[in-house]
Amino acid sequence: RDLPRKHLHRLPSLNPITLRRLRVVYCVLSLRCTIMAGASLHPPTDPCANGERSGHAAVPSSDVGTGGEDAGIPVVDYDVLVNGAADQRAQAIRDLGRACEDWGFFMVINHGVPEDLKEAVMETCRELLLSLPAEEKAEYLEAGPMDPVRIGSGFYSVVDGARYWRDYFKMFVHPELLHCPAKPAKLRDVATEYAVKTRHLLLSLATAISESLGLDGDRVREAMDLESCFQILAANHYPPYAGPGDVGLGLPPHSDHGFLTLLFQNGVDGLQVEHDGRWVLATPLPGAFFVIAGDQMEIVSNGRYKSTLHRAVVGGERARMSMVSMISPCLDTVVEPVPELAQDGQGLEFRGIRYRDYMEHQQSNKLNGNAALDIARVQRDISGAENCD
Ligand SMILES: O=C(O)CCC(=O)C(=O)O
Ligand SMILES: [Fe+2]
Repeated sequence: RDLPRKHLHRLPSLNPITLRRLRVVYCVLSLRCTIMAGASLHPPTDPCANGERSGHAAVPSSDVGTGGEDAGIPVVDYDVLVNGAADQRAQAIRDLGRACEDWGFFMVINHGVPEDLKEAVMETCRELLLSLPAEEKAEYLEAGPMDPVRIGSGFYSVVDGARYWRDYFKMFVHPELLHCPAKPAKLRDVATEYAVKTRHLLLSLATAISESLGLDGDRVREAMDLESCFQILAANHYPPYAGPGDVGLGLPPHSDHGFLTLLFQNGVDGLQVEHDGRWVLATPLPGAFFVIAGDQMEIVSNGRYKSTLHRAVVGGERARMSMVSMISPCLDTVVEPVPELAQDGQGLEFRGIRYRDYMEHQQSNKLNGNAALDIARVQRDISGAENCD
């Protein structure tokens, strides 16, 4: 347990299989240690966390954010968007465009994804994170961002010198659910059904977003080849908070690398989005999903719709869970702005970039706001001429 993981990577003259076995043993031992301490993966009294809690990131009291139910977060009625009369629909598309332009974040209601399916997928992921034996999870703890299944925990990994109050499980679910943990046994079916329904919802939103940009409904989907899109499901679990200060960081400020993220939570607030330079706590309407614009939205819309900075804060005695379904272009698609969206005389704000390269770049540069987008941004000098460096 005392051997930092980075040193395992550096052990000389071990073949990769031995190295992987060593890592698995290390993970099993670490997990056993925490699980023996209580029912939760990281109970506040976890003896293994002694001395580590000080490394957890706290939120300064000047920055805890405001918001809640009256924060003015835009609401999109999906039923009107797809079934409304022509004039209602046109209004809903205009409202959606304003939501994307002003916030890059909105709630969607009347979305048609059954509540019991939402509950089932969240509960299954909770079981995976909290109740499965350590051995079942160990191989996924060492996975990297491009591996199809990954389990991680801010309690073991340090990002920029800070630990985040979060456990997570991520799984690639489309174009293929190639690899799915065998347990919980219902995971494959429930995740597949949830992935299909939420993908359908997100693709319809992509059509409406395309129209809100003044384009044909299909244009944005075609530009990113979204019919064969890449989709990830993720579950975040934030244990009851027992770190420094009243409020801690479960997840630092970041934008998502994909196109659109759909999110719901277990009734405990904690998601904050940046709006007009301040942090706004997002409180959902009953049954609503949150939708977050990702970096590919900013690229394909030529900067008209920005990706949205968000973070997760934790505090108090209730565990929080959030469930994420994100769609992105297929990994080999080169994403570039739709040329019709070039401003007169301004040209394109982004160059094309293969989504796989973008994702690897963003994931390897820690979560640093939305700085990763700079890799695709066209740099201009003061006269507005493109800088070819
Ligand atoms: O837990 C949340 O509300 C935020 C999760 C999130 O931003 C993410 O998984 O990318
Ligand atoms: Fe996110």
